[in-house]
Amino acid sequence: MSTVLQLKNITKTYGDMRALNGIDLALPGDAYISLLGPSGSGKTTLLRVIAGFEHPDGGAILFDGKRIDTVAPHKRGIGFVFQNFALFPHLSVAQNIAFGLENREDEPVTDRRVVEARVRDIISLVGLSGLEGRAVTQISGGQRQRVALARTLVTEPRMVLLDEPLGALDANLRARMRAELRAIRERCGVTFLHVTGSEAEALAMGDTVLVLESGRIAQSADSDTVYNRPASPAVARFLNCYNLFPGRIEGGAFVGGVGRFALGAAAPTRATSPAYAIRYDRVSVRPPEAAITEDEIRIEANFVASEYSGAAVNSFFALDDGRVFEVESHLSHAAPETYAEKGRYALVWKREDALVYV
Ligand SMILES: Nc1ncnc2c1ncn2[C@@H]1O[C@H](COP(=O)(O)OP(=O)(O)OP(=O)(O)O)[C@@H](O)[C@H]1O
Repeated sequence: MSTVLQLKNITKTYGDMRALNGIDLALPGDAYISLLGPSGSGKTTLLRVIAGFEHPDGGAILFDGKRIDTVAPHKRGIGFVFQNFALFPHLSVAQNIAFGLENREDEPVTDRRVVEARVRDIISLVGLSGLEGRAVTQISGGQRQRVALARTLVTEPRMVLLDEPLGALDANLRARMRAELRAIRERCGVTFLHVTGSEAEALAMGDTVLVLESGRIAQSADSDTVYNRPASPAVARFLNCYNLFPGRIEGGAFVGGVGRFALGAAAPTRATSPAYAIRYDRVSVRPPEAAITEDEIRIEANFVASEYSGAAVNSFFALDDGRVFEVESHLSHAAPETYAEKGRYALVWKREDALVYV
C-alpha cells in the first residue's frame, strides 16, 4: 500500500514542554488510522502540525512524497473535522456543505450546478439524503457529525484528520457512528486519521492503531497486535485491560511484590522498566483450595466488588500488598459468578498468557 503521509523526526515544544518528541511515521493511503494516547500525550498537537495550524520546531512532513512543511493549511489537500463540528447554525444542511466548496481560497467552485451536483453526491455518500433543506439546529447529533464530515469531504481532500469526532455524542450514538464512519471512509477511499482518547474506539475503528505516549509513537500496529501484544508496559496500562506488576527476572521467574511467577516459553519484550502483565480476561477465579496445573500461575486475593458492563462483568480483588487486581468474565456462555464479600479466592492464569517486559 502506498504511503500518503510521512513524518520524519517531528518535534514541537511549547516553552519547556516537549509536546512532540521525535515523531517518525508513514501512513498508508486508503486506510482508517486511529491515533490513541492519554490526555496530554500530544495527539491534538500532532494533528495540528499535520494540518499546518502549528509549525514543528524540527523534522519534515511529506505528503505524496513532497515536503509540505511550508505549505499553507488550505493548500495541503488535508481536511479537518473538529470535535464540536463548527457548523453555521443559520445555514441548512446543504448550505453548510456547499459553503466550504464555494468559499475555499484555492479554486472556489462558483458554478451553481456543479456545486449542487457535488453537494448531492456527498449528501448521499454520508447518508443525509432527504435532510438537505433542514436547518442544522433541527437535526440530531449524529446527523450533525455527518454534515461536518460531508463539509470536509466535498472539497475532495486526500486525507481527513478527525479530532475526537465522536466525543460530543452520547455513548449509544458513538458506538453506531463508529461503523458509519468506517463505511463512509471505505466508500470515498480517503485515509482517515482519527484521534481518540478511548482505547475501545481506537481498537474498534483503526486498520492501524498508533499509540502516542509523551510525544512519541509507542506502538504502531493493527488492533489485534496492540491489544494482544502491547509494545510496552505504558501501552498495556493505557489499554486498561491488563494487570501490571513491577519486579525483576530471577532464575526463570518474574519476582514481584506479590509472588514469584514462573515464565512461559515466549521471549520477554524489551522495555525501559521490567513489568509483568496479565490481561483481565485471561484470569479465572477459583476457591483457594483448588489445585492448579503445572502450566498455571496462582495468587490469592480478597474479593472487593463486581461491576457489570453489558456482556461482561469485571471483578476487583485486593492483593496482599494492597494492589487492586481486575478479572473480566464474559457472560455469553455462563451465568455470572457471585463472590463472597471479602472472601478469599485464588486468581489463576496460564504462564503462556502473561506478557513479560524486561
Ligand atoms: N498552545 C499551547 N501552549 C502551551 N502548551 C501546550 C499548547 N498546546 C498543547 N500544549 C501542551 O502540549 C502537551 C500536548 O498537548 P495536546 O493537546 O497535543 O495533548 P492531547 O493528547 O491532545 O491531550 P487531550 O487528550 O487532553 O486533548 C500538553 O502537555 C499540553 O499542555
